[in-house]
Amino acid sequence: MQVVVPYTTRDPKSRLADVLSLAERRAFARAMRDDVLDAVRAAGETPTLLTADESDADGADAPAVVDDRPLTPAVNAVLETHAETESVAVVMADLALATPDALSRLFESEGDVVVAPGRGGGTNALVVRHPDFRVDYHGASYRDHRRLAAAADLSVTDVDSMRLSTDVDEPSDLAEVLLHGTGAARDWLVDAGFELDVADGRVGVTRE
Ligand SMILES: Nc1nc2c(ncn2[C@@H]2O[C@H](COP(=O)(O)OP(=O)(O)OP(=O)(O)O)[C@@H](O)[C@H]2O)c(=O)[nH]1
Ligand SMILES: C[C@H](OP(=O)(O)O)C(=O)O
Repeated sequence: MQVVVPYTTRDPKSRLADVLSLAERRAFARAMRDDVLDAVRAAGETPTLLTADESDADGADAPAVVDDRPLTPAVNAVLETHAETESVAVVMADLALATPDALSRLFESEGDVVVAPGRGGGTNALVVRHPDFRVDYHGASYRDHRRLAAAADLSVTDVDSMRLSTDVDEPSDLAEVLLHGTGAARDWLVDAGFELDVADGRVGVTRE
């Protein structure tokens, strides 16, 4: 199986700009990238980064394919090259809670297309086992991917996983990383002074 992890350092995690500077967002995104690469390896697969720039792979323990086009055409180029001959998994680099068990369940689920939906309508991880399938990310891509698969008469399997459904986009997602994370991304947040805030009875984060 070809496991591709899309990752860019171009204004990463822009929805965290209110709580992290650009340099901090880059460092945090890199920590999540490394957690995801570790989890893929621990699930028994060899990840390849799909980056917009060669330097995006700096410090990563994985080979990189560089494609400076936007996410959708870059992933579709990978599908064009590989999906004819092998399964292709696409696992986003912002899945800070991904575990080897959750990824193994994704990789082992049957179906022409296997989708791990993200909260908010996205597609956090995907396995493609048919050469005709192409992605269309952003917006309600979970719904779009199901429609595209149905239009091509392909079977679709959902993977119901708290860990794979949690992509880290918004400040409230940082609480999930503090609560459930075990890797470099959680360590980065703790070192940066973030802690859980339950002062008003709801769970959020605060920074010292
Ligand atoms: N190679 C590549 N990866 C991308 C691109 N855009 C996003 N990604 C990666 O795709 C995954 C999902 O990205 P998003 O959450 O949609 O975007 P983001 O830039 O991380 O965050 P936002 O700015 O908040 O949308 C992350 O791992 C990104 O690093 C791109 O144009 N090229
Ligand atoms: C890549 C994109 O991520 P989101 O913008 O939903 O975080 C998607 O899942 O379609």
